[in-house]
Amino acid sequence: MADPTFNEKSAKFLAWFKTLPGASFHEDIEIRDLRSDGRGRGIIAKTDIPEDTVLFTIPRAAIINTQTSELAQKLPGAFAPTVLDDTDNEADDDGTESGPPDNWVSLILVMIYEYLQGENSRWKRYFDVLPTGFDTLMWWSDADLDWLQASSIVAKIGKDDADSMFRARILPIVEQNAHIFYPCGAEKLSEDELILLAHRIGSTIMAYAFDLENDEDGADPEEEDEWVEDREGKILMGMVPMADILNADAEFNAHVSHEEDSLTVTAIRPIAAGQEILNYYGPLGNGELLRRYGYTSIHHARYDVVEVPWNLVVSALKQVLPVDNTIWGQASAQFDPEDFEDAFVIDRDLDEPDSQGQYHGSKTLKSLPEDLREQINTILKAIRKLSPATIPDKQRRDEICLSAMGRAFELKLAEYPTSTAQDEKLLSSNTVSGRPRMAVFVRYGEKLILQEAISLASEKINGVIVSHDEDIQPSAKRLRTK
Ligand SMILES: C[S@@+](CC[C@H](N)C(=O)[O-])C[C@H]1O[C@@H](n2cnc3c(N)ncnc32)[C@H](O)[C@@H]1O
Repeated sequence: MADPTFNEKSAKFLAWFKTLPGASFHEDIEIRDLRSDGRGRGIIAKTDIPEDTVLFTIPRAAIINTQTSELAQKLPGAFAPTVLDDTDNEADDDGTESGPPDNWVSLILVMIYEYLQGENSRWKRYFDVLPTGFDTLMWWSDADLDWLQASSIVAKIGKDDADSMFRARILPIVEQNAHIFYPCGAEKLSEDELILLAHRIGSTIMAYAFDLENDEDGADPEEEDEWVEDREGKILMGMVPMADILNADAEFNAHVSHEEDSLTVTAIRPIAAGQEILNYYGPLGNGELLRRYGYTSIHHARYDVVEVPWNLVVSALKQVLPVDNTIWGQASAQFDPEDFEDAFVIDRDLDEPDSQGQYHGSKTLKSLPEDLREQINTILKAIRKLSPATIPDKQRRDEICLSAMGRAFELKLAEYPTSTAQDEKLLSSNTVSGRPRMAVFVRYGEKLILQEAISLASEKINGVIVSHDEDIQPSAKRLRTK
């Protein structure tokens, strides 16, 4: 392997971790090099582990955040209150905002500070096991991204926004406080080096940070057993050594619970010797998993989503609805485009895994997006007022609406240059690996949803026709029996 000190770093990190007051690490688990499976480090059970076993405990004092790093004392006033309404905690700020840094910016500053302290940081052993390279989409070349074809995830990467945010909100603070950020005698980073460091740290936070529930706040008892990490921004973020060595999947066997003085990782079902201990990042589709965490997983495919832009739906509507451009123009002019959604998400809206981290139930698309149906109907009702003969009744309107949806899904599917059959072949023949393979998996998953949505739309059109026929049949019978 490229880094011969990889296991040495894990061993030193574990030894450091065990010295932390209040930390525990079960003797039947170990940190393992899983790079040959593309999973970096992970934690494995050495023997069979019963359900409810406490696997390890992380004292809150070991977490890196604005409460534990000395940077907050050295730069008083530079940090925001811990509770903020930052809706997604991501580096997608456009860089124009002023005011104190939010949770995200604060954690980047703290991490830059601790990183620059080198041996002087009490988290040095932890920094030694953090990644320096990433497969998250932010780091993909244009050639890599081309493999994603028409996936809407490409538009969500936000690299330029992150770059502007770093320039506007990170760089000035580090440069104006260089005497605090750099240890005595240390060489200063150039602007480009600092931006690169901010990107690396931003990506690490995206894939490694935890939202820390504050036990003292008296957590909502209803939410206490939530398995999904709350990334809604109302909670302090932090880097949690050891908990973030855990890899994750949509079928998992461990849970991180947040107590007043510590975080505890517990087995939520029996774990057999040799199995990996797995955390859960939430019901994310593979596109989002790839964007935030840099990997894909077969178990996450059930949560795949696909986005259909409104302009494709408009094209579809124009194809299925025989009205002239004048009527179309008059109907559209009645609405402010701002009031219209510009894209619609199709997902399977599945349940979450059970309390043992396992999933049961159907994995197919059960319904079409209601918000899309409503938006199409808004336009159709306006057209009906202008041209009643085009849409004589509700049954016809439902048919047109479903046909437009089906056609829009077909148009979206046609934006991907390869078919599902071709993608399947690529995936099963093992001719693609690494980033291209993950991209093929994402686009393949999106196409499968589109195919399910096309079938569902067509089933529903038949349903509309049948139910209409059923509606009129009884009166036909009555007519005959009279
Ligand atoms: C919190 S860290 C887990 C520890 C990480 N493997 C390491 O070596 O530092 C999250 C990162 O681990 C990797 N990872 C987590 N779960 C994975 C999985 N099921 N398959 C592949 N990689 C995974 C991804 O690179 C992700 O960004």
